[in-house]
Amino acid sequence: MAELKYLSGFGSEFSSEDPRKPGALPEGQNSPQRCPYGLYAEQLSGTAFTAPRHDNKRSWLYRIRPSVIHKPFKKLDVAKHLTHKWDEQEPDPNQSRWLPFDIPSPDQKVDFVAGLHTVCGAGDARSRHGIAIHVYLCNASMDKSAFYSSDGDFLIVPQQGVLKITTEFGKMEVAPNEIAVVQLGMRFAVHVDGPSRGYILEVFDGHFKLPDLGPIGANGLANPRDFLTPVAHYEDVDLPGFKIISKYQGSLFVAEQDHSPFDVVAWHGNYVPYKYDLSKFMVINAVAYDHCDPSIFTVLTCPSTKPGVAIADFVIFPPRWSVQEHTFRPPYYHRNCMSEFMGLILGSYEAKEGGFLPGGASLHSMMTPHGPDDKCFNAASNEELKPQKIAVGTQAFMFESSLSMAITKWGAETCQKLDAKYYECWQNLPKLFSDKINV
Ligand SMILES: O=C(O)Cc1cc(O)ccc1O
Ligand SMILES: [Fe+2]
Repeated sequence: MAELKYLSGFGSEFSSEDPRKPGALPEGQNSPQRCPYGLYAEQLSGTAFTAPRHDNKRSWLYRIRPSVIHKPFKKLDVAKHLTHKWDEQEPDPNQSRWLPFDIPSPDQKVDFVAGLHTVCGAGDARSRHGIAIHVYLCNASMDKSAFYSSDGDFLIVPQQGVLKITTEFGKMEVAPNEIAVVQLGMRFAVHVDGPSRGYILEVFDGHFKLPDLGPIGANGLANPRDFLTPVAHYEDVDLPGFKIISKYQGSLFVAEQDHSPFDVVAWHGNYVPYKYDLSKFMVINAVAYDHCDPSIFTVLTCPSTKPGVAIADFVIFPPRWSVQEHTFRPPYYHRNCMSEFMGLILGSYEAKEGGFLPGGASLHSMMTPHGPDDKCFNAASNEELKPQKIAVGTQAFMFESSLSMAITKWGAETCQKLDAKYYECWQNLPKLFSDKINV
């Protein structure tokens, strides 16, 4: 496949035209009486019409057929572990850790949609407040089908396998250590080359933003120009039985149509899918002493209406220099008024070298204590504090949410990956209390 082209920037007003149809984008207005090349104009609204200008998100799509040409939606039962049922299990405040989730074996063909499994979540898509954390476990490409969520934005974190994502806006390729965001209502199809696994943070409230930088200044963390949006690319194909799959109020529905929905010849707007390479993150950290809160590594945030409180933050733990003097350098012991779901894309995580593995996960719920295991504590309390490059070849991440999440039945039981012995990693932390002030 030829190398894909992208537009660079975050939250920009973009426009794109498939080069095979120059002039497809109407000039000077959104809805001409007749669009160039006989296209239909369709607006995709990502915020209320009346949202303040700095928050307002919408795009105009110029397409071969309007999306409305489809047969009625019917319930679809291909992903039986995709759910918003947060009451399936009794609440469980324990520290939870999952071994890597199983990818289906080659004798079962499972695509991205059928491979969606919900691990935990909270809230309600109907009142547009909440999140769901899913994993996708698949080995086959979507065929004659496209998916969209009517519930929330998907932040997709591939852990194994490259995702080739065809969207209405064009194509993107997303490899492990990159992420993609496909926002509410945007149709997409996922092609995979083999066994594929990753994590999804779905937010029901609103959209992801770059965090404010405050005293950091105008540059740093995830820089806007490193976000990439696809360029317009259309296919003009009649495909009887093409399936449009909608995730709607936590369930899947399918509607058939006889053509590809990837028929957008040109588009413009600021409501777009995008990808980001996590290796581009400009890491800022403590260079004198103490351990910064992990919010310093926020890539994207979906804010709530409370100042400074996120519905969910996407935070990474990238390779970086650790230089703090007279400091216990690993993550501190912690009880949080936020829920911390962590996953591992590559390598290992400094606070726990064993047990937390790529493709697995952990959840430290609201006010549940967590922190370094005994090995990490002992090593970090006694090590010589030289400048040290840490997390080399690794990438852990956290979905941190102000919501108190429930684990689904699949997450708690059916997946059979929950590690009942996780708590043991803290049980051997020694009592070091002594009469001597300098230990
Ligand atoms: O390891 C964790 O659970 C996440 C985490 C990281 C960090 O640097 C500080 C606090 C914290 O909870
Ligand atoms: Fe924490």
